[in-house]
Amino acid sequence: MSVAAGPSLLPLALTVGEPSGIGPDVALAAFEARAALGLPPFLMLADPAMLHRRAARLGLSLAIEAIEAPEAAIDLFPRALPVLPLANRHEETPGRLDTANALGTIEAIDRAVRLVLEGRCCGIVTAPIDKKALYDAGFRHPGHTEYLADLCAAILGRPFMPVMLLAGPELSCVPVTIHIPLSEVPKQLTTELIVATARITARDLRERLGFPEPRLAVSGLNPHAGERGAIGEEDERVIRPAVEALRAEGIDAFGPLPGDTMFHPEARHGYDVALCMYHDQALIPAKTLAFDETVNVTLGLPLVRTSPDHGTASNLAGTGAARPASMIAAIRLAARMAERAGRPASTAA
Ligand SMILES: NC(=O)c1ccc[n+]([C@@H]2O[C@H](COP(=O)([O-])OP(=O)(O)OC[C@H]3O[C@@H](n4cnc5c(N)ncnc54)[C@H](O)[C@@H]3O)[C@@H](O)[C@H]2O)c1
Ligand SMILES: N[C@H](C(=O)O)[C@H](O)COP(=O)(O)O
Repeated sequence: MSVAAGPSLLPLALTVGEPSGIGPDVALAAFEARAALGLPPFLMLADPAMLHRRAARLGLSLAIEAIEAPEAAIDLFPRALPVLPLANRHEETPGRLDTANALGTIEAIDRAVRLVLEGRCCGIVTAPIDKKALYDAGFRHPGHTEYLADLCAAILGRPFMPVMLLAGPELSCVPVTIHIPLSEVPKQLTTELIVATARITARDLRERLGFPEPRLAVSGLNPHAGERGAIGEEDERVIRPAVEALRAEGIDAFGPLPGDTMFHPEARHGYDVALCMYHDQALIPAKTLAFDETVNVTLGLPLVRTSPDHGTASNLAGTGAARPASMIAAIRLAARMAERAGRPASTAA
């Protein structure tokens, strides 16, 4: 069996996510397709017994083997799915949330981050978490994106500003504000936040994703980008000065553009990434155009992190109906990003 060697010969660390969702399903499907698709080696942070049960439920006949250290993963990957077992309980409950699994879900993320920062894995790919299930168990971070930045800051002793990028074949989008209520968006949107987000986006598009001169289309906030101040004032007061500041420092940004007309095919040819003002302004077009291929990437971190764009889809867990395409795209993109970094991501920041 021929499986593509991973960048720097390090495996990717794949976190299992919410066990009652489709994370295990799409990870197992990706593993099953590894040789046919030439996927890079990955290990999973998960409960091997849970994965065995899920594979059986899905009718997949796969070898799944617990390992003690990530170094065993590369040689094992052609024969069996290497799994670093979790210390916390993570039981198979397709479609049924259980907050008792929260510690295991978080443990997988924590350990994956440490493995990358220690130079033992080349990047992390996260399967989806159920945010509310983790909140109910005391998790105080809105999502992976913000948690990963806080975790890296705690480990490395310096702050990181995470930027969410939804990277798809037809459209890539960044939401400037992320997991906040819509009513908070105008309060939290500042010229400084837009500029800081755009700087990280432009830098990481250049350094990590291979765009030599990234073009950033900046959306407005209000209908018709505020109609020159007649329908809302943030577009002129907050967003336009950010675009001017970015252009003054040599970043190819333009806008504010009306959000309703910046995503049609011809408009999309004019930019590499759309910088949008709030979560759904970015994620609705990205997921509508290419739900199965789009990848969620966190920029601004001292490590490579990707994720499928979909959520836990617990209605599909264990049924065999979950499509693994976005997980496969996330694995491929993480490997390419790690390869571009040319070394374990811990030294790439
Ligand atoms: N990276 C992450 O951790 C992440 C990302 C998005 C959503 N979530 C979480 O997932 C949970 C559910 O969110 P949601 O219902 O809004 O979105 P969802 O993506 O889980 O589901 C939306 C719809 O798409 C379908 N779907 C999703 N993935 C699919 C796949 N691979 N194949 C076939 N159909 C698929 C689902 O069945 C559902 O009909 C929430 O708790 C949310 O916070 C987590
Ligand atoms: N906002 C993302 C989406 O809807 O696809 C999702 O919630 C994932 O966020 P994290 O990667 O931060 O968990």
